[in-house]
Amino acid sequence: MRYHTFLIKYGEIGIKGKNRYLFEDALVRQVRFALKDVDGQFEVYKSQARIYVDCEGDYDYEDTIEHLKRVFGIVGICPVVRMEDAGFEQLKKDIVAYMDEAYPDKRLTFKVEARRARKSYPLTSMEINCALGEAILDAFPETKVDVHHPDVMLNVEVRNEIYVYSRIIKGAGGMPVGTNGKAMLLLSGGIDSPVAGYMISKRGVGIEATYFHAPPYTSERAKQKVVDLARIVSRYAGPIKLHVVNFTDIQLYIYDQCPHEELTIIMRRYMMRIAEYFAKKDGCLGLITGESIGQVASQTMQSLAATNDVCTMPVYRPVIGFDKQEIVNIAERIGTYETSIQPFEDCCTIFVAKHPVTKPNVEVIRRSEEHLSEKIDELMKTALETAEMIEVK
Ligand SMILES: Nc1ncnc2c1ncn2[C@@H]1O[C@H](COP(=O)(O)OP(=O)(O)OP(=O)(O)O)[C@@H](O)[C@H]1O
Repeated sequence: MRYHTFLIKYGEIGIKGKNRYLFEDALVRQVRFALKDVDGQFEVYKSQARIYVDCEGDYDYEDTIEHLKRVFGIVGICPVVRMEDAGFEQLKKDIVAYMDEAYPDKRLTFKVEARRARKSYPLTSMEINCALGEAILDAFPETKVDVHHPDVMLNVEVRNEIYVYSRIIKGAGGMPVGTNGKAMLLLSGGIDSPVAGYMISKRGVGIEATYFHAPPYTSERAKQKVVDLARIVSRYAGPIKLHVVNFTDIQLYIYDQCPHEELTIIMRRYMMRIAEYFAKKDGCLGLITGESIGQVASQTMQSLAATNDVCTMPVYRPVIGFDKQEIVNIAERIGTYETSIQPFEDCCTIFVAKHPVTKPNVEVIRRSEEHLSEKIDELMKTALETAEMIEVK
């Protein structure tokens, strides 16, 4: 079957009243972004409270569906056959041919659901339903009509052409990215933070990211891995501005000055401060991390409280209640897992204590930081000034 158009069904965003057009525009934008690398020519547009993707000429059907399935805000993708309006007798023949090709096994129930976007069409919707239903029953006597729970809901939309569709492919759900502000993801090369970014962007939030590396302790390849991860997340979240911060001198200084069992917590606090700086500068409204309670020493309730202590904006931790396997399952589904498990060093794993504190006291940590002289401010300033910015899309 050759499909000429996709009708995009959207759920939650339909209920947003006067803001509806903002949501639809964001969805159109995201659909265009998702299809930019697909073979084929696509026209994406809104018409009468619906979004359509017209496919001109040859295109890769499977790949198109695959990309559309990543767009948040879409609940269903309906592949449409467009039929020329060459009179009702011809339409009956075309509909019978459609049913024949789409459903080789005719032991099915169906219902015809006509909708007239062009009100001047000579038949009413009800008349179209009855006449097309009859034509199908005549052509395939094994079929039956069931108006309540049909196997096949045959939608016939009368526009300039006749749009026919009966399949709905499940979409990603959520809200279109760009409809709920922007947040800053602390993106490491691990499994959890890409999943965290994916989950927040599913709610319509645009993503920026900050990655901390520690050359020469961490390699160029480790950095490339994070760029690769950002690129995979951007398939869902749209373009991502990635800040790459050289963290080496800050880490070495903390290593030199602070009790080693507190290293990870203090480092994490500096990461949050830096990420928050970029977040504020770029109008992000929150930070995102891939932390999950109890996963490691730096993610106990006490450690999370100590990390949070330096943040003035909300910190979103969407995988906080997930077990590792649950996070891995999502990572596999969204395609980040294989990249995340590549064995490259992370700056946090280079300077770790043998026995990190698992229940840090915030007051104690604050006091340890007081031992750091103004040199830490200079190092922070340099880190901010020398950060590299990569547009990932
Ligand atoms: N080098 C880094 N750059 C940016 N963010 C980082 C870095 N290291 C850790 N983070 C942030 O801190 C969170 C906790 O890091 P940690 O190393 O304890 O976790 P993890 O459970 O292995 O997470 P992940 O799998 O995301 O690395 C990460 O999810 C991430 O948001």
